[in-house]
Amino acid sequence: MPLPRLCFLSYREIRQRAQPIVEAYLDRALIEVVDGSFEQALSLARERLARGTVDVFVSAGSNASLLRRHLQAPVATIQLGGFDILQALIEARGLSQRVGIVMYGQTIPELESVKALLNIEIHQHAYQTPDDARDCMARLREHGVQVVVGSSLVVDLARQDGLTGILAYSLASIRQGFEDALELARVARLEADRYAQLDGVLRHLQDAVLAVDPAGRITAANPAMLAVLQRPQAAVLGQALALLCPELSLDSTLRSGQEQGGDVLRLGGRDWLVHRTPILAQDAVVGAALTLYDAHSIHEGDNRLRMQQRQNQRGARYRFADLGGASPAWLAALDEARRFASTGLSVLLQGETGTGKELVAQAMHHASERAHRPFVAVNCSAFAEGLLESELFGHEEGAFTGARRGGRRGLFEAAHTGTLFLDEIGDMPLGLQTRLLRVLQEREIHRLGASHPLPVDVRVIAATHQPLAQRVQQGLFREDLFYRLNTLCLNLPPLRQRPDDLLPLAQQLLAQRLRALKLPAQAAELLAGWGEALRAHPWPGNVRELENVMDRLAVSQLPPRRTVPWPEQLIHAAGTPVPGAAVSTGAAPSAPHPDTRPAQRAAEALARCGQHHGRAAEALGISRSTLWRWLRSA
Ligand SMILES: Nc1ncnc2c1ncn2[C@@H]1O[C@H](COP(=O)(O)OP(=O)(O)OP(=O)(O)O)[C@@H](O)[C@H]1O
Repeated sequence: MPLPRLCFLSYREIRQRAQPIVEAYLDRALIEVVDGSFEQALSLARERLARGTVDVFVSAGSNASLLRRHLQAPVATIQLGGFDILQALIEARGLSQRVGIVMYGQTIPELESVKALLNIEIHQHAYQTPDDARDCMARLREHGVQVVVGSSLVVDLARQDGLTGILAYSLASIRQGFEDALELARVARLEADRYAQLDGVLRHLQDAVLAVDPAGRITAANPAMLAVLQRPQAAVLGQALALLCPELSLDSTLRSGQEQGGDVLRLGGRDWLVHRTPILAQDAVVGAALTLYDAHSIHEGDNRLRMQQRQNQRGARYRFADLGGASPAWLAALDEARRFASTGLSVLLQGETGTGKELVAQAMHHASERAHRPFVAVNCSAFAEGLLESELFGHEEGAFTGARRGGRRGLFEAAHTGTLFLDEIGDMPLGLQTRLLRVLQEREIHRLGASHPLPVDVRVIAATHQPLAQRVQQGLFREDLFYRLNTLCLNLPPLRQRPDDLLPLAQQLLAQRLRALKLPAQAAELLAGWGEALRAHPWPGNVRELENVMDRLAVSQLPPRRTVPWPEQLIHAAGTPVPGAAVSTGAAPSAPHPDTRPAQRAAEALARCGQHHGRAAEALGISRSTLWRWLRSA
């Protein structure tokens, strides 16, 4: 720790007396001894402060009081003690019965009683300026005083006038002055450290912060705030904030003593969230602080938070590179998807169940500018109409019975700046289609029960297994929404139109499963001889159905007893022709769908799986949404 830096600013006499004390303190402080009094002392002190070479001044009498009045720096005063005067008077009595005392500021009434005690005549005077002191000297001489007790200046003047001057300050008082100075330096350093810490925090804060005194004048502003105000610190400190930037005025906060936040303000081409808060000390308003939060950063943070919170949910995991298949039909579809991805426009994906619509939507999201933004998927067929509405658009508190306390953000808000995947859009109720169309056109949503719209920036990728054009003709889908979504339309081919992909895809999926189950078996070996059987099956459940078959094959390799099932055995066990799976992709399914009782099959599967929709759908080799559809087809 560096030694404290003291500046002993004094007049000649006291400096000489203090010499041994200064020497005694040299190992505890760096001491500069400077001669000067009154105006000259002040300017010497100011000069040192400007250079930053002093922590504490040590001074006595007039110098000390002048420095205290005019400097923003700690000053330790060498105090004149009662004993000091007594000692000086005793010394003076040895020289004369008539003694003068000349002190800075005011006379000491208590000395009247000392007069009698010491049996001497005391003439007391006080001075404010050097001229005053000279006048005092003249008056003393008129009264025949030969010995004068007083400050350094007084002793000097007395000697100049041929009188005897005795310095009133004792060594003990001077030593105490230096002790006080060291303590002041210690406290000042603590405060400076604290201030430096606070200053460092404010300096590096992205938010713009300033404080004002009770009169509304700026007392502090961090660099971010100076950038907002477009002024250097010197042009800001001490200025009335209300005049400098009326929009930021803290006058009402100073008046009311109330905290106030949430206003949005545009300043310097940026949006800021404004927070005003009173600064209270012992329940009184001693100032106010203003914080401007950068709206853009808040927005970014909000997005990151939302994305983090969604990590465990259905996010976008797949990229184009993860999608298996190399058949011409599949590659052509992927080429188209890649092209569409970069446009940022709405896309409609059509394809039978399990053809990979959601995977392609995820891959498009990853290949778009929104890759690092949220990807939110919702299955429109999995909700009752009212629920889907609140799911999509959110609701305010009290919007309906059972509405969540504090309201709830809808999926459009959750997907803000990212992509919203609307699966099974063909099943969206007409009323909701109207709302969706409005959102797509106006780019803002209304939470249920909300009075104000909220702007949203969401790219919509919709998917359907149903021929939407046909549903438009049947009056089940809004024509205008159809055209809005259909700007870019992509048909994903069913698996039976990609026979060349069957074996490679099966290998890819089986290898994944074997890895997941930590089984050493080789996918290619297990699938040797499967080609014909794979091609013979119509795969109404498409890749999802193939996945199920591969799951079963992988499970058959688990200990304790590995089996080698026939392909037909597994395909038959898993693959159930899916009613209503075909979409108007121009291709007719290569096999008829023998099952005409989907609702019953779904109900049976649910009963077998303890009403667990996910497991029932898996057992049937269909997606959950198809399961819902089957249930509703009763
Ligand atoms: N090209 C592919 N490569 C690897 N896996 C695929 C591929 N296509 C689909 N899948 C797998 O098939 C399953 C179904 O895919 P996805 O959910 O994307 O289909 P979908 O067309 O959206 O189905 P649905 O209409 O029934 O919701 C997923 O589990 C996925 O992992």
